[in-house]
Amino acid sequence: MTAQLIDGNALSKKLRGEVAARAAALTAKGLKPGLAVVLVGDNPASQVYVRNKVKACEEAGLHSVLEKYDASLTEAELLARVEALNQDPSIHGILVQLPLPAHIDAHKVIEAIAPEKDVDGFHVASAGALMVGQEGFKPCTPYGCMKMLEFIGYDTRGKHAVVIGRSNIVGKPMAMLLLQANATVTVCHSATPDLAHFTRQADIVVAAVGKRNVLTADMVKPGAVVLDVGMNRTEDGKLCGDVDFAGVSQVAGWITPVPGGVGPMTITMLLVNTMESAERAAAARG
Ligand SMILES: Nc1nc(=O)c2c([nH]1)NC[C@@H]1CN(c3ccc(C(=O)N[C@@H](CCC(=O)O)C(=O)O)cc3)C=[N+]21
Repeated sequence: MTAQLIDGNALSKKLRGEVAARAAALTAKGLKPGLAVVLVGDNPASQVYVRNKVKACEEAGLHSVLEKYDASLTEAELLARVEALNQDPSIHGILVQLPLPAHIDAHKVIEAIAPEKDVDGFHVASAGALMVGQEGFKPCTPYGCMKMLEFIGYDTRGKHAVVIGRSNIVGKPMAMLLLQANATVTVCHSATPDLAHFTRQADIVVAAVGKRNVLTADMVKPGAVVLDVGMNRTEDGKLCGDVDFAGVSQVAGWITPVPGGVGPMTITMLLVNTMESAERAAAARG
C-alpha cells in the first residue's frame, strides 16, 4: 500500500465535535436543533442507515424524531406528514429516506419539503442554488467528499477531477462542487465508451456508480486522490465500495476506505446542514 488513507471516521469525529459545540451553544439560547427522519417501508439497509443518523444526532446533542411508516402509507399521507414537519418549529431539517415504495412519487415528496429544511440538499431549489452559486444546502455525500479533500490540504484549483456517475444525489452535485472549487471536471457514466481513458488523466477520481471494481489499479494515475462513494455488498455480506481497494491503493496517493470513508462523512454533513439550518432559524427569530 502506497496510498495514504483518508479516514472518514476520524474526520467525522472532529467535525461532529464542532457541531456538538454549536448545538450546545444554540440550545443554551433556547433553541435546540432538530432533525426529522421519515422512513417508509421496511428496507433493511434503510433501517440501519436511519438508525445511524438518529444515533449521530443524539451524540451531537441534536433533537431527532424518527417517523416510521408501513409500506402501505399513501403518497397523500406522506405529503401531509412532510407539510406538518415544514410547519413544526422544533424541526430544522427533514430527511425522507430513499428509496420510497414504488407507489409514491419521490420527486413530488422531495419538492414538498420546505427548501429551508432540505438538509439532504435534494430539492430542486437546493440543486438550482448549487448550480448558480447561491446559498442553499449541499447534498451531504458530495459535500463530505469536498471536506475530505480540504482535510488532506488538497488544492483542487486547476486539477482534473473525473466523476464516475451522474446521479442527482452524488455525481451531478459532486461535479458542481468541484467546478466551484476550480477543478476541471469530467463526468463519466454508463455510456462512456472508454472509462480508463478518462480516469488515467485524473488527479482526483470520485467513484459513485454502485458497482464493485468499477475502478481498478490500471485505470489510476500514480499519486491520484481516489474517493469511493460506493456502498455494495459482497456475496458474503461484506460492505465494499466501487473501487478495487487492494489494487488501487498501490497506485493512488490518497484513498478513502469502505467502510469508514465517505459513508460516515455523509451523516456528518447531514448534522452540519441541520445545525446550519437551526442557526439560520435562530438568526431569523432574532
Ligand atoms: N434521503 C436520503 N438521504 C441519504 O443520505 C440517504 C438516503 N436517503 N438513502 C440511502 C443512502 C445511503 N446513505 C448512507 C449513509 C451513511 C452510510 C454509512 O455510514 N456507512 C458506513 C457503514 C454502514 C454499514 O456498516 O452498513 C461506512 O461507510 O462506514 C451509508 C449509507 C445515505 N443515504
